Amino acid sequence: MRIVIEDVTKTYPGTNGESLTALDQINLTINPEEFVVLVGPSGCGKSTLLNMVGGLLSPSSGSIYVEGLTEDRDPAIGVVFQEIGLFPWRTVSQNIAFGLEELGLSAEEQAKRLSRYMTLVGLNGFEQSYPHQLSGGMRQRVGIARALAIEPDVLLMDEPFSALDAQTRTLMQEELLDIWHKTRLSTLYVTHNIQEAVYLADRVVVLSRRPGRIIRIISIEMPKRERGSAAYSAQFAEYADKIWGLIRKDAEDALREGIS
Ligand SMILES: Nc1ncnc2c1ncn2[C@@H]1O[C@H](COP(=O)(O)OP(=O)(O)OP(=O)(O)O)[C@@H](O)[C@H]1O
Repeated sequence: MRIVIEDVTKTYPGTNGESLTALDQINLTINPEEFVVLVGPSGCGKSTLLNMVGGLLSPSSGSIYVEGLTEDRDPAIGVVFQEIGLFPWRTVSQNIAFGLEELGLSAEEQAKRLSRYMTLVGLNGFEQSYPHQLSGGMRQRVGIARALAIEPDVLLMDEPFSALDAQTRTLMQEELLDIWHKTRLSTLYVTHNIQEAVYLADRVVVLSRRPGRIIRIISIEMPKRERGSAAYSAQFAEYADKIWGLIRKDAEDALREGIS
């Protein structure tokens, strides 16, 4: 499955009648099994782009379409947000089952998927717990299991780990890579964290300040499983510096323009 974003521009109505261009002429293809990470300054339109791919918003112009779906149906999209949006009154398994009920799956298939994805995210034994009984990292795992259980064609993740402490975040990044190796889902991932982008991505898309445009797309040519190892630390730092350099230059240009 390939997601094609073609000449997409998004404008929102501004406060005093004029319109605000959030994204300008975005062209990007997310290839099958590819993990694409969007980085860029606050307000550059990362969430807007993700929400358009997820069908929650429509582009003002341009188009977003999917190639390679074999059946005649809309693509199934799994979404994980920072605010996971679990139902506090439902147990973990009931939260995960929610999407499965919506799909109209049989009780037997629901039970199978629940078991498969609880195992995948390492939450076996917590089926009957309520969200408030779990740590932040565990709640995020429930969110990931819920998104995966619908067996989506595409996974969209909007800063899923930004509310976690640094150690949990590192562990969750490792787990996410592991899950990605098992599912090979085409993924679009938004983060502010450059280290996280370099650790997870096949390609990092660097967006400019608003109106968001693509400044550069950087392929991360390091074996995914070894990116955390000492052998790759210099190369890792080089990629991170390069991305930071692009974002920084854009911010400095903005400051200069503001002064002149
Ligand atoms: N519903 C809306 N109505 C009007 N303007 C909006 C709306 N949603 C977003 N915007 C504006 O569009 C721009 C892009 O917002 P968006 O949330 O996509 O950026 P972002 O890069 O995800 O930001 P952050 O990194 O801070 O989460 C911002 O200037 C924001 O104020």
